Amino acid sequence: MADSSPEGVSSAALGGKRQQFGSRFLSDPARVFHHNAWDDVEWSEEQAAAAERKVQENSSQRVCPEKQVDYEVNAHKYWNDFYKIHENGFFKDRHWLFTEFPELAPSQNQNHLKDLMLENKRNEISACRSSEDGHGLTVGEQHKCSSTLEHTAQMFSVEETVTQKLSHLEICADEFPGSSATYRILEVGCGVGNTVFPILQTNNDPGLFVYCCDFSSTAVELVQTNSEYDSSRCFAFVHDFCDEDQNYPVPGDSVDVIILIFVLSAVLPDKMQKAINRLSRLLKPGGMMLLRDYGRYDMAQLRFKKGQCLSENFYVRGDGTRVYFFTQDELDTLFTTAGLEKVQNLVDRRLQVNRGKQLIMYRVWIQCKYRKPLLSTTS
Ligand SMILES: C[S@@+](CC[C@H](N)C(=O)[O-])C[C@H]1O[C@@H](n2cnc3c(N)ncnc32)[C@H](O)[C@@H]1O
Repeated sequence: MADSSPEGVSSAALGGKRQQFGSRFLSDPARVFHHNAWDDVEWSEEQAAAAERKVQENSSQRVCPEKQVDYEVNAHKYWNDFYKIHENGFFKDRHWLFTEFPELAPSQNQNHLKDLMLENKRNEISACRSSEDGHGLTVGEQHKCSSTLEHTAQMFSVEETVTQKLSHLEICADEFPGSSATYRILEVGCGVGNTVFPILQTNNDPGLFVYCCDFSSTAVELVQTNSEYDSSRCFAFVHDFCDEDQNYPVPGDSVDVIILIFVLSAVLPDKMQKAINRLSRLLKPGGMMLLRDYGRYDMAQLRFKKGQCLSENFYVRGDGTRVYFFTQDELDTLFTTAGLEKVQNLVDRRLQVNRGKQLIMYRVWIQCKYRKPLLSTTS
């Protein structure tokens, strides 16, 4: 999958500080090879039309149903194979995370986020108090306080709510990893820890606890055996976030930040909504879901050959791993249907330059931040 690496990382640095995406513009095309990357690149109508044609062409022949089933049923095995080959040498550490997502290390960054954390802590205390006598535990129950979330609660079946309530009670009865933490981050699809380890290095809040999961046991093992893995600050576990029968090791309404980096695109589009709904329930009111992932017509999508398309905008790579290419609206629907509010949903159109080979590559990534609404204080 070398052609579709999500290394959307420019080495742009200004005065020793990394610039946020979207701040180096190519105004003079003659200067294209002067830097490794250019932000906010405008696509001409012809370029957009050519991309659309390319996608029509490479989608015209679909993978046969038997193979499609194999890619779904054995998805974790294909990723295990990927990590057995690449170990932790493929995806690079992403220190840009903190300029894009200051929520991952709030004390290092933003004062206004401190207010949000205080708010979260207040909510956590009241949630814990009510959980002591077994009341007010489920997201569904707490949503009664908010008209927006009421809508979401209706979408979850009674059966789902009961299951959620039971698993929440079980988790609260026992100590769970990181139960005494004051700031919890969960990374889903963590791979070998290229996001988790920079978080642990950068965020030195003593109350921080980081959870990370992946359905590739090979990847999780690589995280656990990394010399930087510290079980007093981090818990890595094997978990398929599309499998509704698998519980998370944390109660609902307990996580401050959930991060999804190039992982939602790896799952069957039909399973995305329920997976996001389940994750949304884990967030504290005010908690944030952060995502960076492939956008429609990214270079990686245009490079697929006929016969690699599984369904519209969903492809299988030569190594059996799969990838979807999103629009901003699709992601907005997924998150808002899960009861979250938009904070950011932007498309990052970037021109990457290989100066050595004199190559230019048009990348398209989408970056989102969605927040779980705070509980109403009036009820
Ligand atoms: C493109 S990699 C990104 C890895 C990591 N987020 C990073 O940025 O380095 C996609 C990851 O998602 C994981 N993954 C795919 N489907 C998953 C699922 N249903 N549940 C959990 N992890 C999944 C894969 O094993 C793989 O590690």
